[in-house]
Amino acid sequence: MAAAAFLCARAAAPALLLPPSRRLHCRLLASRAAAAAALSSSSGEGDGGVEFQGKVGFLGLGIMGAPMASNLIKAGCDVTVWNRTKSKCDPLLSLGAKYEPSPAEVASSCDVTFAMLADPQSAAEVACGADGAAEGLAPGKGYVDVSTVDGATSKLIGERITSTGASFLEAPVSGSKKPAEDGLLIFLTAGDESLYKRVAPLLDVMGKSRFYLGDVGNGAAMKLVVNMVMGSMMVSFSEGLLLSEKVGLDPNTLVEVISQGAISAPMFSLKGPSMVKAAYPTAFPLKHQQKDLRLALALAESVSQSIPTVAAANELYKAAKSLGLADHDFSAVIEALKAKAHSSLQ
Ligand SMILES: NC(=O)C1=CN([C@@H]2O[C@H](COP(=O)(O)OP(=O)(O)OC[C@H]3O[C@@H](n4cnc5c(N)ncnc54)[C@H](OP(=O)(O)O)[C@@H]3O)[C@@H](O)[C@H]2O)C=CC1
Ligand SMILES: O=CC(=O)O
Repeated sequence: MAAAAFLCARAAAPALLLPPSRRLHCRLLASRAAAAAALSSSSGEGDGGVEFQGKVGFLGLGIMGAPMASNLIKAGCDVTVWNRTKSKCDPLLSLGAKYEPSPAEVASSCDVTFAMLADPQSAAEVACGADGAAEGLAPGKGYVDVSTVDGATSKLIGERITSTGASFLEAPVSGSKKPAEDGLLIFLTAGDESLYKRVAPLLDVMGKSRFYLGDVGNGAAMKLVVNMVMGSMMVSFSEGLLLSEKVGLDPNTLVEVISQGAISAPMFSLKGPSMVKAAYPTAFPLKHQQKDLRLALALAESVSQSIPTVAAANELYKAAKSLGLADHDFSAVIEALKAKAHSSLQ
């Protein structure tokens, strides 16, 4: 079935013209006004302009989850957190979050629970495993999985969640650590449309735009397609940086030239200067980029689509992982190319 898609960018909202701290303040005021106006409602209509009313759970406080949950707290939401490594909850607790000792207890104490986990395995475990979120869900509650997973895992999670009577939305995000901190993520959602509308005010706190793509699996597929393009672009950029240096050009000049032309991309301008210095401060861990390429290759195979450039890029990310770079930023894939060049000289 073709995915029905609609986009809601919040760029038209006047509050967006303000810096993020003022915007959050505006939303908080809007939320308080809505609370006064809608005392009998446990949730807003999202696109109708009524703010979300209710308790919000957040599971998974890694590079992405922590700033996303933090933005919800700063916007005035009542947030309860859980993370496998408990110490990562502390900064959120200092901001006013509550804590529950398991995903099930978070889900049972909240109206809507978000999950931002590493990969398909952890997303399924936290949702469906022992003491998982599903054990605390019930009719009227919602579960929103914002992790990057494959469609099959998302469907499996969705089936378990909806078997409790709760509703399910998949909502992976495009945008990295900085957009997460700045509340500028792009949500790629699919699943229960009324839950989408209900959590829209929360998505708007954490992101700059949101797409509703229809059936569960479409959000996951969109995210994998976007990230397979990104992973291949990074490899191509890395090859360009190394070749420019090899032929006697200044790679910093290459970064500048690219930034002014048709292939300009924020990713190149942001990461190029540190890549030239062989520094890879982690925003998007290389292991997650390789996971996304692996999942994109499986997606392509499921529809007999050939993606040879992605397959070649994936081999380089795998090589980078075997060099011990899994937890570095994905731009460290350039080191796999350097190692290849070095070994071919021997
Ligand atoms: N970083 C980025 O730029 C972006 C990442 N994403 C996607 O978002 C997701 C999260 O990414 P990110 O925050 O960077 O990743 P991190 O590696 O920083 O965080 C991963 C989170 O998953 C938890 N986790 C891992 N395994 C388990 C498990 N078995 N059981 C319970 N919890 C587990 C970790 O807990 P603990 O702290 O205990 O390890 C942590 O909270 C990934 O799917 C990624 O692909 C999407 C867009 C951008
Ligand atoms: O998934 C990574 C991103 O930057 O988006």
